[in-house]
Amino acid sequence: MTVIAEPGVAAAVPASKPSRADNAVELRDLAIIFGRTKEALALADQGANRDEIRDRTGAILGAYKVDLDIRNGEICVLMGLSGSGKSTVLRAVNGLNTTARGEVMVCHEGALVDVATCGAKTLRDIRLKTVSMVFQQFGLLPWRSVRDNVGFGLEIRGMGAAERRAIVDEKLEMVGLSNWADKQVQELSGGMQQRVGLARAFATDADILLMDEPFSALDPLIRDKLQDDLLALQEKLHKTIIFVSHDLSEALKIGNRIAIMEGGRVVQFGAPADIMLRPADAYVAEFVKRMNPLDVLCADAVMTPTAKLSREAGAVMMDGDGGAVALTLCSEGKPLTLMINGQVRTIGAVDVSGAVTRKGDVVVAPAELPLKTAIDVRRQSNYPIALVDQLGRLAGLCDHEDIYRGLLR
Ligand SMILES: Nc1ncnc2c1ncn2[C@@H]1O[C@H](COP(=O)(O)OP(=O)(O)OP(=O)(O)O)[C@@H](O)[C@H]1O
Repeated sequence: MTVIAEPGVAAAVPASKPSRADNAVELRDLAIIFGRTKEALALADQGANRDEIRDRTGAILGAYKVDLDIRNGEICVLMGLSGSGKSTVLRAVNGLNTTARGEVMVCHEGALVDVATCGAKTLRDIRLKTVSMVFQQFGLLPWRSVRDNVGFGLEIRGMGAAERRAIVDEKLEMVGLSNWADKQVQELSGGMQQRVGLARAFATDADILLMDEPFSALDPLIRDKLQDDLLALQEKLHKTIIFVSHDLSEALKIGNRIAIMEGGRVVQFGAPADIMLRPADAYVAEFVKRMNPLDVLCADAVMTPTAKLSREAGAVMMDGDGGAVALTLCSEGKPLTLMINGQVRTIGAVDVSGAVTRKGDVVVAPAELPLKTAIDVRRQSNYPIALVDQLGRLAGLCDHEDIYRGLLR
């Protein structure tokens, strides 16, 4: 991937670090200040916090030293208390906030472009084609039909009616609103309107969707359902989504990775299991302690990895209620044969939902088995679960103790 600057615009701000080809957005040392930028930045560099900067300069530190790589096709949630800087960072991605320092690199037509310096024409093009902002509660136009709302972004781009209709109807079907296409938006319930908003967001060609608390102010059941709808759409469409939320349970449910923000800074950026098991500081731990690890963790987050397992003559050894077990692996590391008390036995398997796909003594399961399911699978077996990665190689073992340790963190 190359970095381009618009002709005539100082090729001033090249990417400061080599870019990874699979990043959709790269924020580098990003600072956004509302007010007297220079003085505020100097104070921040000297270690002053947001309150001190505000007291001494009147300026607000919106974001400071934010470094984030957001991969193509992932949902990255910006999470934190009110005022922590989530929307400020989000709005920087489509150039709505002026940056005081740093880079906001967005992958646009195959190249990384710094929206902070790229020039008005490129920025317009990025907003039109690459980055689409979804505002709180989606900002639907109540006097338009459902179909016309979903097609709104495409219409602005000048797409013809027939082509638009085909895309819109497909998206309406995905969110279960085909029968409502000709109704006016205001005739729909709040939850249905949100689904119209989701369909509209996914109907645009934009690879990158910015969502600022789209499900806030909804009752918990509808919110839960919409999160499921979002995940189902994402499964099919693989957009890059940056999603703002102040709710950690929402972040843990929908985020592939979560950036936790405090006072304009990112205090932790990691996968849900990282955040749950290894909170970076007391602020993150305070959020995490209210969460149920069973809703978040998968078996691989608690397992004993293969490298740490005891071996005899190359076979992985495990203890179980039924006797000594030796599991041999093939040269690629996949489970091959199972011996219990010197006898060859059958290797069983379950799928990610815990359903038995092959009966046997030791159960092989996908490493991403939800912890809740893992508890059930382990309970019904005499032996630890053998977890395998997506290539079928042994990733580790998950026994009662691993589960307890994970739950107690
Ligand atoms: N345009 C602006 N002018 C001045 N201050 C601003 C502006 N936008 C944001 N701020 C300030 O920057 C800080 C971060 O605001 P931001 O909206 O990013 O927080 P947030 O984490 O998204 O909060 P919330 O969850 O309440 O929306 C706040 O102190 C806010 O008052």
